[in-house]
Amino acid sequence: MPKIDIDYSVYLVTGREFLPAGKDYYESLEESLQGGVTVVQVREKNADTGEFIQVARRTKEICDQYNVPVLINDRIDVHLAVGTAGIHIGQTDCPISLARTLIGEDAIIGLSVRNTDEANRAIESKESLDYIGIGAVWETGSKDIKGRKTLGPDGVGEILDVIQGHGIKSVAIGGIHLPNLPQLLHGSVSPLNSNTLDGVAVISDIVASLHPREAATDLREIVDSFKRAKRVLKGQQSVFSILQGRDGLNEDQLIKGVEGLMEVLQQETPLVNQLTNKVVMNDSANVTLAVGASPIMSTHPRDVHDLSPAIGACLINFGTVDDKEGMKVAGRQANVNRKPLVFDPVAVGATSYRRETAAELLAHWQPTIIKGNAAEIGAMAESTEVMSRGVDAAGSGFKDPGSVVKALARKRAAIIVLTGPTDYISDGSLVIKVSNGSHYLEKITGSGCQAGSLIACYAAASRIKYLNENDSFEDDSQLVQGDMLLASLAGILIYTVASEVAAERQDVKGPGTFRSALIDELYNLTPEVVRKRAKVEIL
Ligand SMILES: Cc1ncc(COP(=O)(O)OP(=O)(O)O)c(N)n1
Ligand SMILES: Cc1nc(C(=O)O)sc1CCOP(=O)(O)O
Repeated sequence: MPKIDIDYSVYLVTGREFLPAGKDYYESLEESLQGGVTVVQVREKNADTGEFIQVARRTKEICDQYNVPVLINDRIDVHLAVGTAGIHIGQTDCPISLARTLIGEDAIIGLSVRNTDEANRAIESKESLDYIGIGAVWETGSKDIKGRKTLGPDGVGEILDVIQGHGIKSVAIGGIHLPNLPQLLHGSVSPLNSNTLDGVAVISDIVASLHPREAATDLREIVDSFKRAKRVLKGQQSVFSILQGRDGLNEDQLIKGVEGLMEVLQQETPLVNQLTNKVVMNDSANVTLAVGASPIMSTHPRDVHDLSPAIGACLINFGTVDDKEGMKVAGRQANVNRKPLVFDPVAVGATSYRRETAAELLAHWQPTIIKGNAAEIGAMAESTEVMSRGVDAAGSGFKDPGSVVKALARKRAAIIVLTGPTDYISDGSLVIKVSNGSHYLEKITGSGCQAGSLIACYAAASRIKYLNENDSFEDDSQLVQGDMLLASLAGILIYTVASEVAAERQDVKGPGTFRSALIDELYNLTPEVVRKRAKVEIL
């Protein structure tokens, strides 16, 4: 059989032991093929050779009717006996060069890769290798991966950078299900080369389902639309960026965009759920109300789950790290319901507990926007340049803040907002600098947290604006709709301009009076004042 060009989009790995009670394996297989599975690997861990060959043969007969290629897990002898398209082997199975000699030039060979070292070794044998299976992305009940660190979407992205340009295809595997698929596809765009997955491999999401046709259709729709967006955007900007028509974008257009979002927020008053810290909760709710949105400060896992369809955006600020379970559910549901998710990892570098909590949360969901001061962004970027001291940024920050936010935006597939005396915002291709703000912001507690709340408000406004203008059309290729770079700029600019106006008031005598004046000036702020005072530069 000549070597075929495999579509790896939805890669089914079989597992008869995971079928729901009463469901026949061949019936489930056929339904999944009807739903849109593009390649099948027969994986039989308990069958003897005769049974394996029998199952593989019948699987191939069914897959042939749908023109879907079949691969065999581990067993070269079964592949040769049945005449399948190729094999998938693990790190401790037959060496790739020997496998190639045994099965010939035209058969497909896939290899499991668990880290960048294995990926580097894989590219040395690229002449013999067609694709890699990268995993485990998340915990899985379908295979014992004890002792192995799960990769998360960003770990997958690091491996995709290693194989970029070597002609090796890629699928991710392990714990992949419909709700975390958009997070995986968007969050694994490789930071250096914007390489993306060719597909996703699943066992339980399809095999354990009573409705494998629907399960496969749902997965396929999301992978297909992600690939469509990749084709459209490739070469123009980062695949996860949402701002369209960047050519010739200037500062004036950005300010116009901010003015537009102010109007939408006032008209639509979206609900913004904020899981934030005890210190700032009251002020965060007040600034939210002042700009025209409607705050909810719900944290219970059940409540945030049920609220998610109704909210415009969600903020997760882990300043006092109280509600981890609620944060996990709220973030995951924001991804499921495609709502903007703003992450404020307060003092993330200060303790190992905070670093671990951030990693745990980021394994659960994909943030749309990450906001932090120099110490927090430094910790997220694993930079040694800025050391963390509690919640305060150490020193003045980075030598080249623009490059830091741009690189982190690409690594995390999120908009990055770095706050400080000067603010920097990037989506991984564009960097915006904002030089507004009063010195009083450093004298009140939680000014950064309040800025995060406003970013969430304008993220909600931006999503609503997109849906209004596109007649409620949700583009599946994007985790959230709307211009999230502009939303981040709006939150920062409006907060810092209002702080300047408040600081200049005659009745402001110090931080206490400033705090109240700031809420008033946010409430009274007009687009004209924002335009007049804005100090915004595209770098
Ligand atoms: C697509 C894909 N990726 C990874 C694996 C895991 O293969 P392996 O490491 O050989 O482990 P077993 O599947 O043999 O338990 C896979 N099967 N498919
Ligand atoms: C077969 C397999 N290999 C993995 C790896 O990490 O190499 S994870 C895995 C199981 C995938 O099953 P599910 O989609 O049900 O999580």
